[in-house]
Amino acid sequence: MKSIIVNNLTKTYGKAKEKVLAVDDVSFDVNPGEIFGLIGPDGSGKTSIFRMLTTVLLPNSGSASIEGFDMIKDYKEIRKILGYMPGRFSLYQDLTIEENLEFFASVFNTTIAENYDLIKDIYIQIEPLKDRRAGKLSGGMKQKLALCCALIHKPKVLFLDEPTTGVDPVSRKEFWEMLQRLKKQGITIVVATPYMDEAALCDRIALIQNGKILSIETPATISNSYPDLLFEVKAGRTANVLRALEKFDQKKNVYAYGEFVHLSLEKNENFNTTTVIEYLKKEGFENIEINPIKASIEDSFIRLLSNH
Ligand SMILES: Nc1ncnc2c1ncn2[C@@H]1O[C@H](COP(=O)(O)OP(=O)(O)OP(=O)(O)O)[C@@H](O)[C@H]1O
Repeated sequence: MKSIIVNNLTKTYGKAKEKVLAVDDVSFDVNPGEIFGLIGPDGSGKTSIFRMLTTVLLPNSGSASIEGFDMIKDYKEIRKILGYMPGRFSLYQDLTIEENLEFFASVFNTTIAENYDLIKDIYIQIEPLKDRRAGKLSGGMKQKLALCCALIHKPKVLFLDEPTTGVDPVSRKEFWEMLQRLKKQGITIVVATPYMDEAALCDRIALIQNGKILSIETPATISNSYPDLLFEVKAGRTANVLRALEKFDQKKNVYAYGEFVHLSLEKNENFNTTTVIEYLKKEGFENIEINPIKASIEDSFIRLLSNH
């Protein structure tokens, strides 16, 4: 049985002229114990999908089930089996770490002691500060506490909305290690993130833009099925290289990527990088570096977006 099944969910906000189509006919399913990523830029509809699946927002149309329970009819059952970590921290800033956790446990008629095993790995990292108010914690600490609060009733399914936004790189890494451990315990995890490097850590990812899912694949399939030729190019100031390659007539996509410019071209057995080098030389560039590269998830995403 699938853990989550989503069929043709649609959500609009506002009326008439001001109507916003936030979620546009979205369908996907998630296997038990899978880490499923919803990857997309701000405003692409991730939070709206999460709010519907966590039964706090009604769709205009479509349906979904979580662990066999219908999102609308069985919302009370669903609330018992899901953990939700919303994008903005949901903690009570004036309560201490321990009081926050006790509060969330009491809402679900449980105690910290009863489910301590599940949160232990995470909680021991913040336990020394258990008398500190949540409002006085660092981003990484808040995030760990929020995850403990979302887990305290032993959910079968965990929804994490941009859990690492505003969190330092070390805490981000630790956070993803924790998710891998939770997965091993059989918890199904749906995570929304704008970070492409985190996408690679999911089992499967749905790329979303303007409320529409563009593709659902494993990270490896997304990178391996990139159909074009792709090069990284460096030749002095990125902005200048970018401007020059925009005018290169064989180009498909050109964009800045860290210190490089990425250039994609239609696959062509006879293509030789000297064509690009000669072109850039003619445009006045020197010290030109060009290397063929394997597409990252971000490259694949950019390609998909440019086709829509
Ligand atoms: N309550 C609301 N009323 C009107 N428009 C809304 C409302 N909530 C979201 N929207 C709009 O719906 C679209 C999708 O927003 P949503 O928050 O679901 O996306 P998101 O991918 O989670 O982005 P973010 O990370 O910025 O929250 C956006 O255009 C947003 O402005």
